[in-house]
Order: sequence, then C-alpha cells, then structure tokens
Amino acid sequence: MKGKLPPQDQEIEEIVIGALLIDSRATDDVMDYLRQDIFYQEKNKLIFKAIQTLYDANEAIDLKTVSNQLKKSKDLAMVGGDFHLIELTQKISSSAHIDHHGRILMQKYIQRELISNSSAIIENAYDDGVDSLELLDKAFDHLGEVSNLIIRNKEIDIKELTAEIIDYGGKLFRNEIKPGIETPIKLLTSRMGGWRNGELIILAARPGMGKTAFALKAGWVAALAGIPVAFFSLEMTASRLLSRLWSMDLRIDNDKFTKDGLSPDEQSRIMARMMEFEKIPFHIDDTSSLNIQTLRVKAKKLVKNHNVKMIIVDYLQLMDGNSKNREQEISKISRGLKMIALELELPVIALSQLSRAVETRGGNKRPMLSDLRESGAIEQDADVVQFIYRPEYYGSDTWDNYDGISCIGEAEYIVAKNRNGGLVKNRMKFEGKYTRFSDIDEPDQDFDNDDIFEPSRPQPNNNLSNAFDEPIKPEEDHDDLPF
Ligand SMILES: Nc1ncnc2c1ncn2[C@@H]1O[C@H](COP(=O)(O)OP(=O)(O)OP(=O)(O)O)[C@@H](O)[C@H]1O
Repeated sequence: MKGKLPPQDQEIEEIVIGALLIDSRATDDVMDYLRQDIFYQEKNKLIFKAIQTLYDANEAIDLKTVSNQLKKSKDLAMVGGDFHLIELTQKISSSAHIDHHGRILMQKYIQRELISNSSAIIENAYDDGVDSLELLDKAFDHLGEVSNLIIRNKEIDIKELTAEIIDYGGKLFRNEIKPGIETPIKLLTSRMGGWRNGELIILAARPGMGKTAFALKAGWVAALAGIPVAFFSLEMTASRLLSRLWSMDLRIDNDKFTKDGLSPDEQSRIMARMMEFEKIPFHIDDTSSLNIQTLRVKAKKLVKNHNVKMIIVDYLQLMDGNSKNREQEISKISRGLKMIALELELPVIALSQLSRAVETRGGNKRPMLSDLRESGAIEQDADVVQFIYRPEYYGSDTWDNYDGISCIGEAEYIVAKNRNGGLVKNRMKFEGKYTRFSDIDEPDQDFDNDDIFEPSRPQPNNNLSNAFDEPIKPEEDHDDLPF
C-alpha cells in the first residue's frame, strides 16, 4: 500500500467538471451519485462543491455562477482562478458521456475506500488488545457502506411490472400458486396468506408461552411440505430441539426425553419415523453465539447449497450485536434480519421476548405491541408481529373473551401487526406435554396413529438434503458447515 498512488483519474475528473460547466442539463444525469469525495484532486473537490451548492439552491450552473460561488467561498484562487475554469470547459466538446465518466470516478473512489478500510482492518487486526468480534463487526459495517455506493440504476418499467402483477394475481386466482408458506394453523394461513417471502415475522411472547414450540411446528409443517427450512437455535442444543420435535410429532411426553426415559416401543416409533422422514429438509444450527453478519453468511450458504426457503431464529435477543447500547444493538439485529429476508427473498421468523410489563399490568396479560422489548425498531422492521397468549399459564381457567369458555389446553394467536394484510386473533389448541400447537378443532389423536400432519405431507424425497446430516452439534467437524 505504501509508495503506491491511490486509484484516481485526474483527466476524467476534469472532463466531468468541464461537462458540468458547459451543460447544466448534464447535472441531472449524475448529481444523484456524484459527491465531493469521489474527486481525488483537491481543486476538483472544491469546484464540485461550488457546483453542488448551486445545484442544491436550484440556481444556474455555468462558468460565471461557479466562478462567483468559488469567490464567495474564497476558493477561486486555490483552484487556479477563472483561467483554470475556462481551461476545463475547453477540454471537452459535449457532455454526452458524463454518466459513463462519472461511473469511472465512482469505481476509483470505491477502490480507494476499499484500500483505506482494508488498511485500517489490517492495522487493528495486528493489535492484540482489539476485540476480534468487534473488529469483524466494524469491518462488515465499513464494507457494507462501500457496497451501498454501488449505483443501482434500476429503471422501473411500469408496463412490465403491471404485467407481472396481473400474472401473479391470475395464478393466485386459479390456485396455481400459494401466496405464502403454510403456517401451523389453518385459519391463520387462510387469513394471512401464510409466511411470505421478503417478510420479517416476529413471533413474540413471555417466556414459557410456547414460542419455540410454535416456531418448531411452523418449520416442521413447511419442511413436511417439501420446503427447506433452516432453524437457528441459539437457546437450545440441537439435541434438545430434536427431542422437542419428536415429542411434538409423535405425541410422546416431553418429559420422557429428559427424565422419565423412552420405552422400547417409543424408541422404535422414533426410529421408524426418522427413517420415514429421513430426507425432510429441516436444517438445524445450534451455534449459541451468532451475530447478524454470521447469520447472513450461514443463511446465504444454506440457500445456495440446500435451497433453503424459510429461516427461523430462536431468539432475537440472544444474538450478538457488538454494540454498547442495547437499543442500538437490537435495532441493528432487527434491521439485519429484515435485510436477510429481502435479500434472500424468503420469510424470516424471529422469536422475541416481551418485557415484564405484560405481567405487571392489571387485567388480562394479553401482550401489546409496546411490550416488544428494548427497541421500537423491532416493531418498525417487522412486517408481521404475532403474539402467543395462554391465560392458563397465569392460573386462569376461562377465557376473558370467547364467551368465557374454558381456556385449559388452549392458547391464542394474535397478529397485532400485518403490513400487507389484516389483523387476526383466534384460539388454538396447546398440548403442553407434547409442546404442540394445532388447530382448535383438530381431534385428539391416539399416539399410535402417526398420520398427525395432515397438511400436504410429501412422500420422502431423496433429492432433498438430509435434515439430520446438518451441523447439529457444534463440536462436529463438518466440511459442509454453512460457516
Ligand atoms: N412435559 C410437559 N408437560 C406439560 N407442559 C410442558 C411439558 N414440557 C414443556 N411444557 C410446557 O411447554 C412450554 C414451553 O414452551 P416453549 O419452550 O416453546 O416456550 P418459549 O416461549 O419458547 O419459552 P422460553 O422463552 O422460556 O424459551 C412451557 O410452558 C412448559 O410448561
């Protein structure tokens, strides 16, 4: 790095300034991305600053006005006086290629930024006193800023886009496609249209309400329908999560996995089920310390290698944010999750804790949007906020609504925010010992009837990746690790 001239092109800089001076209409082509820093030469920076001031004030831009502006800022002599300005206009005959030349300058600027950021990273990386995760986080931030400079000159063709909208609507009408991925509750799917691509769904509740249980079922229902799912479990080990999954799927008491033990019959039921669903695309990652950048890298790899189409994160507050201020940290994480949903075009379901305020309130303990903990950013970034509420957990035996019927073995899902649709609230069934949610009218089934998951259960599909080959235990050495 030392002794080398930073990437720059003085001639192109002068051509761009010259074009702006001779043709004020040319400014409209480039002023959305040109900025002072893009120019390397000090003189050009100053002249561009004068042009920008005039442009922002909606004033004419020509030799005379720019010269006056430079006089005002006392920079005219520094840039070489009127003589130099005239020289610049004589270098070119037209402004026809200004956009092309502007982009060359942008390229040079990005190169310079990359060099200076990388130099700072190298210098800090040699310093043993620097927290490496914090450094990694900063490096991602800086590189993200550089990548934001890339000009996306995406022209929207309204006609073409309208044709796409009509085509999509027609397919929905003819039931050829579904608007989103099926949720664990039929009514919720029909009212909401399912989990939609590009959306951040926040599933929030007080501890013990069943967030993990609901998310696990959401992932499992999707995976059983052949949709590859990645479940990032920051709270539970893969082994514990998998026990919960078999408990839920086969209706075996959760306690049997942790304290009472599994009978030979239960062991063989699990084995048989596993053989049956060996190829279910359900990927578990139980890395306990995960930041948003690492999650993004892992998610991208899972999409690329396993065609993952839905991501679940249990839970948001356990993610590392590398920031001293908790509110900023959470808002960075929720923003990052939304960006992953948009970038990878899939739904991201993130579980979230709620503040204790829920419990200190008088009356019922039904959560509200303001209970989302630590930051308003979660509420803002989320496309959907869904709560789970179980009055039984607080000792009630009847609902305060639903005509006061019994709430034992029941829960309520509350869609309190839905950016692209209406709000929904209704009862669902909760079987605590199987930590299992289902439709309120789903009949109780005998455990030896394994036809539990009626929704679109696929045949085992050998083309799908093996769910249980995934990085289940962090200590295992897999070449295939997403990160
Ligand atoms: N064997 C069992 N019998 C009855 N209920 C059980 C059993 N095992 C677990 N549960 C209930 O299931 C619920 C746990 O659900 P889950 O872990 O999904 O909740 P959560 O909202 O994710 O909790 P947290 O925020 O603490 O992780 C608890 O309320 C617990 O009482």
